[in-house]
Amino acid sequence: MKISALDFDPYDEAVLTDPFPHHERLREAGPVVWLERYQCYGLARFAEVRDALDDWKTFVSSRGVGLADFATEQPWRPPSLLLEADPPLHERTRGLMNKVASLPSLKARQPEWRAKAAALVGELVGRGTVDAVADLSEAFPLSIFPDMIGLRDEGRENLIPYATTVFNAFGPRNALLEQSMSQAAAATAWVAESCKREFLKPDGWGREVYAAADRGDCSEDEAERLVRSFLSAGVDTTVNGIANLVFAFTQFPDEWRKLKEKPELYRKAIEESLRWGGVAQTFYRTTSRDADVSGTTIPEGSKVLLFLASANRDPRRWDDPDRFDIDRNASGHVGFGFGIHQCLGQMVARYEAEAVLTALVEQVAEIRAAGPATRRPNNTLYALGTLPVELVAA
Ligand SMILES: O=C(O)c1ccc(-c2ccccn2)cc1
Repeated sequence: MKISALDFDPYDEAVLTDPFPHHERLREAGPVVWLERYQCYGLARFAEVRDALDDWKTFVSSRGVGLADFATEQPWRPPSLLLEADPPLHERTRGLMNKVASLPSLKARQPEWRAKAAALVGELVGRGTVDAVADLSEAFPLSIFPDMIGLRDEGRENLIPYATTVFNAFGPRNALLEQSMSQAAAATAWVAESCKREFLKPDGWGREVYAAADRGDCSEDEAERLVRSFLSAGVDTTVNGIANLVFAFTQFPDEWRKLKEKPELYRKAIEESLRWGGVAQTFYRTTSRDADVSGTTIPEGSKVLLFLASANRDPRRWDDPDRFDIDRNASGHVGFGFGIHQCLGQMVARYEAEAVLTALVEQVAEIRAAGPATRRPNNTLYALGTLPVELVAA
């Protein structure tokens, strides 16, 4: 089948700031499109995105999940042993990380997370206009996640600048990436050092990874890089997940009223925000062989851009997809990816969002937008910069 060649630039700053209006044209252009500007293929419909994520043999991760092809270009940092690894290596590393980031370990921390979220919301309620990004969406994850990892205290302000670079680095070497690379050079060095055994506090997920090394499940160097995965993926994502959840309720006040009437819908509300919000906009795979996608052959060695956030709003899969509807059954969305690489930290993300949302439902009568939200353009993340709101006391 002849495929459409588009001059569409997914990394144009205007697109990164407001991507959703551009997805319709991508989906309508066909199941596979050719993006001239980056010489790569694009999949923007739900079925093709989900199938590509599921077919890890054909659509591999070891050649990088960004635009850079590790078969021909040096990665900017040693590749992730999770995100940028294929089986069999991935089975070993994911297996040991699953044991560390376990449900029982998370469940044990929920009383503390709920108490901290309640206290934090309590400080913000009735205080007039607050910034739901800095004062809530950044403050809460940073109050519990670094401690769970056992990260050293000094220098934690490096975490978000580092992650900003990680997510920019999946895109092209544009101004965004160059800026964040230069600004985050110190942050990158701080993160690298913080992952070493001696810099981690005795109890926490970081040292548990080294315990796996002591058992022979991985080497000391692999342990260091696996701990780095927690710091790369575990902060900026949840920060924006929570921010987009609050943002959704400011855009759809009726959904907030629905949640106040039926608080038991909080888990469905979170899942729907993960479908609608689009925190992780895009990811690449590389074809390990010629691939047939809905009648188009994508040759071996091609970069394929998967538009996850577009798939989550594809009318072929979702009714009234642009509507944030907390009654919707959003299960099956690809907000956490799909298949063997599906997000290792998805339960961390869900529990953090639950702690914040239950505190808001408990203490807040109304989430009132108090001015326009601003965006923080990033090559991969759909990130909020500021979100002025008033949390009216219940
Ligand atoms: O292993 C790493 O370094 C790493 C793992 C996962 C991510 C990621 C990407 C998109 C959304 C959420 N997580 C980033 C980095």
